[in-house]
Formats: sequence, C-alpha cells, structure tokens
Amino acid sequence: MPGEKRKRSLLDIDFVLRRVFGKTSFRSVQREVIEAALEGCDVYLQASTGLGKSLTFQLPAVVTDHGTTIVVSPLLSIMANQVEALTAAGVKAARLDSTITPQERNAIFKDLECGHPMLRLLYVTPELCATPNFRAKLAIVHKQGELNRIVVDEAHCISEWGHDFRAAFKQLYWFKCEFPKVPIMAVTATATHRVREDIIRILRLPPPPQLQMFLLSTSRANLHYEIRYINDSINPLDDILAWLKGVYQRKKDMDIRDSTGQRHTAVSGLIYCQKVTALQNLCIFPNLPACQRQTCEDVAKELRAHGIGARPYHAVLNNEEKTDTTQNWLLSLPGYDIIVATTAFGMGIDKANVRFVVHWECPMSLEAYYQEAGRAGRDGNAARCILFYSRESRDRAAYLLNREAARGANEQAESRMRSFQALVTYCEDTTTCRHVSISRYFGDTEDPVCDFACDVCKDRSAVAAAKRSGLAAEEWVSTQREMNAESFYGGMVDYD
Ligand SMILES: Nc1ncnc2c1ncn2[C@@H]1O[C@H](COP(=O)(O)OP(=O)(O)OP(=O)(O)O)[C@@H](O)[C@H]1O
Repeated sequence: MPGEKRKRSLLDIDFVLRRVFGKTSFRSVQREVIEAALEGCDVYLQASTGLGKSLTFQLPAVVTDHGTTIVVSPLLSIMANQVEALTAAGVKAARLDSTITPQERNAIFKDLECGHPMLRLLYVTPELCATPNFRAKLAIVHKQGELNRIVVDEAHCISEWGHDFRAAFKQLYWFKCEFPKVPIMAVTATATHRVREDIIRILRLPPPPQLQMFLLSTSRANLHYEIRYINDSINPLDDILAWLKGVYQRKKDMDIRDSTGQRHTAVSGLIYCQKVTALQNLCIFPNLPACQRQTCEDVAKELRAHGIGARPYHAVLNNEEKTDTTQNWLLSLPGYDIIVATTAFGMGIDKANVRFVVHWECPMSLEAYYQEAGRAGRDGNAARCILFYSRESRDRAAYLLNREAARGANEQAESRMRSFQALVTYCEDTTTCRHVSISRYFGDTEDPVCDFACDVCKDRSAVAAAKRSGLAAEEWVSTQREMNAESFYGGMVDYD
C-alpha cells in the first residue's frame, strides 16, 4: 500500500471501529495487530477465546479502500455467522461454500474478476483453496493488485499436533509460494508451542520483522473453572439443579433490593452432553447406569420439569428446530435460557452474556474443553465453567479414542490421545490453579494471576476432599473395566 494511503488508513481505524463495528475502544492488542496488518506485515496472532481476534482482520479489510481479503475458515457455521454480522454492519462480505446457490457463486466470481471487487471479505473453506478453478480466480485478483490479505482463521487446524487437524489446511502453503508479497495473518486461540511452529513453517511465514508475532496469554480471568468429582452412581442433574436454584434465588434477592425487575431465571448457559438421542444411546450404551445414559433430550426435559428454560440441540433435530432454538437462545427469550447440546453446538456462535458452561462428562481434549468453556463470559463479566469428571467417563472416552485409532479412522490418534491425557491430568490435579494449568499447557510465558477464580485457589483442601469422596478408586474402576467390560463400556465392546 503506498505511504500516504497507509497513513490515512491508520488514522481511520478509530473512526471505522466506532462507525462500522460499533465499538468504543480497542481491546488488548487489537490496535497493534491492526496497525501491523495495515503496515503490510505478516501476522501471527494467538490470544484467548473471546478476545476479539476477528476484528483484527475484519477492520483492516474494511479500512482499506480497495481490494479483497480472503478468510480461510474451517467451519461453515463460523463463516455464516461472521458474514451475517458483517453484512448487517454494512460491510460487503460473502462466503463461497456448498450452501450458496450457483447464481450467488457466479456473482462472487464476477465481482472478483471485475478489476475493482466490491467484496471486502470473502470467506472460503481450505478445500476450496486447493481447487484449480478458485486458484485461477485468485491469480486474476492478484494480477489486478486487488488481493490484499490472506487470513487463516483457527490456524491450529494446520498442524497434525493440533486437536482439529484438517488435511486441506496443509495445502495453504500455496499462498506464499504463489503470492509471496501478499501478507498472511494466522489466528488461533489454541496452539501449543509445537503447533505454533507448525503453523509458521507450513504457511511459510517469513522471519521477523516482516512477521509480527502477537502471543497473548490464553488466560480468561473472568472465567471461574471448577471440577466436580463424581462416579457412575452420581447424577450431575441434582447438583446442577441445586446450583441453578441457588443462582436464581440470589438474583431474586438482588432484584428485590435493586428493583431491576429482571427475570431472575434469565441466566444464559450451555450444557455439553456427549449423547444425542435415546435411540442412539440405547444402541451404543445399552448397559450403562441410567444417569450415564442421559442424553441432551433427557437433561433438557428434566430441567424443564423443574421450571428451567432448557432446550436440547443435536444432530437429529431438523433444521427448523435447530434455528428456532439457536435464535431464541441468542435473544435470551423465556424458555430458552439453557441449551443442552452436543459439542457440535457453539462453533462460531458469539453470545456475549453466557453465564455458565457445564460439561456433563469428560471432554475429549484439553483444547476442546478450553474452547467450549470459552463460550462463557464473552462480555468480560464473571462466568462459571463446571466440568463433571468421573474416572468411568474418562475410561469410556479413552476407549473411544483407542477404538478410533485402531480402526485407522484418524491418523492424528496419537496427538488426540496426548491432548486427552492432558485433560485427564488437568482434572485429576488438585493442587495447581486451573488457570495456570491451562496457560502452561499452551506454553504461555507467564503464569496468570487467578484471584480465586478456580476451585483449587478458592479451597485446595476442599477440592482434594471432594476428589477423595467423589471419584471411584482406580482399583475399583480397573476391576470393573476388566471383569465387566461389556456393562462398563455399555455394550461398546460388542458393538465392534
Ligand atoms: N474492541 C472491542 N470492544 C468491545 N467488544 C469487542 C471488541 N472487539 C471484539 N469485541 C466483541 O468480542 C466478542 C468476541 O469476538 P470474536 O468472536 O472475534 O472472538 P475471538 O477472539 O475470535 O474468540 P474465539 O477464539 O473464542 O472465537 C464479539 O462479540 C465481538 O463483537
């Protein structure tokens, strides 16, 4: 970008922040990242969930008065939500994926080839970037001097050591080979040291100072992390009901004092449950104890029976039901305070006031847990992240991972198992601050300050006692596993 224009862009960023994005000030390093992008640098940005990383590539794309930014994203839902929000803000943005019509696709291609594309941001999948047709279109845009920047969102998907490896991401090295002068911006919340090295190497990002690295702490100070130790005979439902009722009561008491008049049950939350429907459940886990057979449907129904506005969300619902549930939850409507969902829910969904995220059972990796828990408290206010951990659910998750590895269904089995082990260590540990454990896993340079925002820092000995009384003994679990494999794994052994 010529000097004068660049200076003007730098002056315009505060105006665009307010006018287009409706924000009053920049958060954290947003300004520095945006300035580096506008200076034409390649950028690596690693920062916590919910920090506002999207703005750091969206704003430069808008403030530059010509040209297009290509955003490579792994998930259609993320693409759809970002394009919708940008369009609502009056920004010309589109996505090229399987969901658009041939007419829409042609219109996008026509715009790209016209010499002065109107599209400021074009969201694409990594698979599309590997196709000769799309590459040829980009070559035209580049030749016309209108290819401003390539953004690789969720860049950890590039690494086989990452938790969400996607083979097509590895082909993105093509951008630097073909367009060496077009800056690349790689963005992620969840990269370990090894994954970070892979991202930089595979994308062929240049050394500093052309590459500007922004490595921020993964810590989310406003999240309160806690583990609740259980075993197969304990149903998390009773615990959650008691906790929720306590929250509502405290809100009710405060409302009376403050006369705010706000609905005291308006506490937005997400409960992650592994299982989908009773049918699927019965097929896979026919012999599990009742509480372990709970599905999204069951949990939502139980909560509703206690007057709590909970709705299920899973793959078997039809699109209309899914949209209805999501929209009403986003609007915080009565009856839609809590979504009980499989982990597929939440990708790309940005709801500011989620006050809690509960994991009903053991998640499959520390990265997945950090990302899912990170959907709480995106407004910066305090939020709770509760994980119900049992050794039986740990072993069932490990069994599934091993089975997947044995079937050769996933070549990244080893790294998935390593990340799962990290999650188990995190759960079993009763002496290290939860924020510190997460930060160290991601290789943050400094330990975060917790300020009693986790169960360990609040009361270490109570956590140790809860673990002793809540978890089944290792000996018992291993005996059950060996002696009663079929009922322990709920028929999964037969299922093979
Ligand atoms: N400067 C700002 N002031 C106020 N809100 C902001 C600012 N920047 C971003 N936000 C808001 O922060 C929220 C999170 O932003 P975004 O979705 O970009 O997060 P993210 O860093 O990509 O997180 P994740 O990795 O979890 O997806 C959004 O609602 C966004 O509008």
